[in-house]
Order: sequence, then C-alpha cells, then structure tokens
Amino acid sequence: MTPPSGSRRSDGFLVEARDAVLSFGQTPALRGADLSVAEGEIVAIMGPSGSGKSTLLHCLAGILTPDSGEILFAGRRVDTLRETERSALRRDSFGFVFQFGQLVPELTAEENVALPLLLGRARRASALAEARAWFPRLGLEGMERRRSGELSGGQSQRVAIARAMVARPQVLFADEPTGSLDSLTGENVMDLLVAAAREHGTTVVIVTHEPRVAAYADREVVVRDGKATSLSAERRAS
Ligand SMILES: Nc1ncnc2c1ncn2[C@@H]1O[C@H](COP(=O)(O)OP(=O)(O)OP(=O)(O)O)[C@@H](O)[C@H]1O
Repeated sequence: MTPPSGSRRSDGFLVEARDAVLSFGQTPALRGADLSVAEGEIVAIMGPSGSGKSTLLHCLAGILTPDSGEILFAGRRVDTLRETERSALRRDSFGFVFQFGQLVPELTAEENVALPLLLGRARRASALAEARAWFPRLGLEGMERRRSGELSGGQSQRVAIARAMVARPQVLFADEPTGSLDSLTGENVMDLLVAAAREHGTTVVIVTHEPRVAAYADREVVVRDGKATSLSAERRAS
C-alpha cells in the first residue's frame, strides 16, 4: 500500500499520517507513526496513557504539525499548509468532540450547535433552524434553550456531537468523547455518534482508552511509544 517515494497518491484513504514524528521539547510524543483511514471508516485509537494518541489525533486534524513526516487529507498535504489554510480546512471539513464537550457557557445549546454554521457565514435564522433539527435525533428535545450549566454530562456530549456534525464534516475527530461519562451514558453517546456518522458517511477517528467504546469502531489502532499498529481488521458485517 505504500506509494512510491515522493508520491502524493492517497490510495483512496481520506486521512493519513506517514512516519509522523513530533516532540514537545525533550519529550518525544510521536516516533514515526503511520495511520491510514479510509473514507467512511470508524477507527478507534487505543493505547496506554502518554503513548501519543491525542498527539496523533491532533496531527491528523491539522491542530498540530509534526516535526517530520506527512499528514494528508484526501491525498493533499496538511502539514505544509499555512495556518490560515489549516484553520479553514478544520472549519470546513472537520468536526471535533472533546472529553468535556467544551460548549460555550454563555450560549444556549442550540446556539452552540449553530456555531460552525455561523462561522461558515450562514444566516442566523437558518443556522438555528438547522441546529434545532439535531435535537430530536439526539434525544435532546426541550433542551434547545438550555445553557451548558443546565445540562448533564451526557446531554452536553450529545450537544457537542450535534455541533461537530451540523456542518456535515467529512471527518469527525473525537478525543475521549465518553471519558467524563458513566459507562451506560457513554454507550448511549457512542450509539448516537456512530449512528449519525454512518447516516452521513462521516469518517470518524476516535481516541479512547475504553475497550467498550473502541468496540463501536470498524478497526482499532494501538499507539505505543509514539508508533501506531493496526489491531483488528474490519469487524462489522456492514
Ligand atoms: N503540550 C504538551 N507539552 C509537553 N508535553 C506534551 C504535551 N502534550 C503531550 N505531551 C507529552 O507527549 C506525550 C504524548 O502525549 P499524548 O497526550 O499524545 O498521549 P495520550 O496517549 O493521548 O495520553 P492520555 O491517554 O493520558 O491522554 C506524553 O509524554 C505527554 O506528556
């Protein structure tokens, strides 16, 4: 599968890290990580604490730039883009869910969900209408006007999923999206996340230390000492 040296072919992969190396000062985080994610695939990144999972996700998502190696999105280099271009790529093509939802506390739930559309210059009324359509799908009816302080952890994460998905991203990056939830609530959140992703054909890269969360993925990748190894082939029937 490795293309000839210097080639920019992506072999049909949507998101790729090739021999990514990154250190934080003296601390090596990635030591030559390779990961290729196909379009529509749901991949879970597992591994011990401090092994480089979040760093790899942040590199794939264009948040961090590796010291060496390549990051590609749809066959195009991401790591060589200027920050303004990477920021536009993140806004237009990627959605993000983090461990603690990171909702804007001053905004209502529906305003939080509408944010990516408003940043993409949608009109406020249509952005809010589109945002509201996500609430029943995620079991959040009646929560539209609540602020984050009035939502449970599971509700906040579902609002965060709606916010990540509302602009129809090509890739959803999730870093421990259930890490702050009890296991039942976490499974409910994963059910909804995976259903929304499958419905829209969204590619998902999810960092988790929970095997029960990873079990939702098509494939598990283990990161150890800054290197990634694919663990299991496709496990889903469809
Ligand atoms: N901003 C930073 N500054 C300095 N060191 C960092 C920074 N971010 C990560 N590191 C270090 O890089 C290494 C990899 O960190 P990373 O967060 O990617 O690991 P992880 O596998 O996601 O860990 P965890 O499961 O605990 O979240 C660790 O040694 C960590 O201490």
